[in-house]
Amino acid sequence: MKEFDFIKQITPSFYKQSSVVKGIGDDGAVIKPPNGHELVVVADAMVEGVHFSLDYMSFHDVGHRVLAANVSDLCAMGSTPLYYIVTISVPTQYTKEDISQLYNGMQGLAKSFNMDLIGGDTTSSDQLMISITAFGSVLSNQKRLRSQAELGDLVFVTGYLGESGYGLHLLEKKEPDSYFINRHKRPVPRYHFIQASSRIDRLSLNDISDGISTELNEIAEASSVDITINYSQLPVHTDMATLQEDWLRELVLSAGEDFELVGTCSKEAWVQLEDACHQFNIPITSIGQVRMQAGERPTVKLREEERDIVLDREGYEHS
Ligand SMILES: Nc1ncnc2c1ncn2[C@@H]1O[C@H](COP(=O)(O)OP(=O)(O)O)[C@@H](O)[C@H]1O
Ligand SMILES: Cc1ncc(C[n+]2csc(CCOP(=O)(O)OP(=O)(O)O)c2C)c(N)n1
Ligand SMILES: [Mg+2]
Ligand SMILES: [Mg+2]
Ligand SMILES: [Mg+2]
Repeated sequence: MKEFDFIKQITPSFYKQSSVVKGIGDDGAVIKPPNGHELVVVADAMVEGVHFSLDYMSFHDVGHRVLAANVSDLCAMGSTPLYYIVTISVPTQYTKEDISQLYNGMQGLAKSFNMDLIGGDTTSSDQLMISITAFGSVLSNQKRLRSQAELGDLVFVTGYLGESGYGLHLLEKKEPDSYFINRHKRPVPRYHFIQASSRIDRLSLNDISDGISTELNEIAEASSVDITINYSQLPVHTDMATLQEDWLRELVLSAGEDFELVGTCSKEAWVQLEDACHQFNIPITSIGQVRMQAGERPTVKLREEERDIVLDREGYEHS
């Protein structure tokens, strides 16, 4: 792959965001953050063999998925996506056409969110790695932090849990394409949740990359509260409800990569949030409550048949 030709090929002919002063083509990009907004910056990388396998994913799928993971983090901060920077490390066996497909995957998703590619870096490597840094803007009083959960809040989650993990299992078994496989290959970040929730004063929010057990523990820790969720309230797609019980439990609590949003809000705000999400066609379910912190460290509990068990971070961890 000739680096220079390739950069020319991916350079946009114009930028959708008027705040891009200088995009691709100099030593750095120059951006002028939208007036009255704060800039949110996120980074997420994906590595072949760790986050995806090219045995069953196309380059287009991989591009879509890595940008989706970054946009999901922007949404989890309450911000509107603006721009992204891509760093790729490419093994020599991959062609210019392969990498063009990867960029097509990113650009397809970027188009639906009006995001601009404003720079990046390219290196050779033994393993395909794509690292994205993405930027979003948020009004200062609309940031959605993990530390904003309060005593008495309801806990909510968007969409259905465990679908991506189930899709990965079907892919590994070489099953034909299906709804669940598509949920794994082409996750769609909850972009409209940001608009749907814009009138709510305070939300704590996290996106589900590692699994809801991990994400809820992060909210509990950041907010110094205990959280209890009810297993029977966790939203599960009807076609997964028949899976073997222990496996389903694992998929729902810890498989991760659903890129749904989990968070908390006051009971008064919940009525408004539920209504707004329905108007935007976003499935949302109340799954538990925020309680006073009782022990030495913030704890998440799972209530099942009137019994509470401590729910540790069971989600994915890089060793
Ligand atoms: N290698 C790193 N260097 C600096 N900060 C990091 C690194 N890895 C993660 N972080 C920071 O740690 C925090 C949690 O990261 P992570 O668990 O990956 O969040 P998420 O699950 O939302 O992607 C974020 O603020 C992130 O920017
Ligand atoms: C080939 C392959 N093996 C395993 C997985 C499962 N997996 C890999 S990383 C991960 C968790 C999310 O990745 P991480 O880098 O922790 O994302 P972040 O929390 O930083 O957004 C999961 C469930 C996968 N998607 N593909
Ligand atoms: Mg991360
Ligand atoms: Mg996240
Ligand atoms: Mg992680």
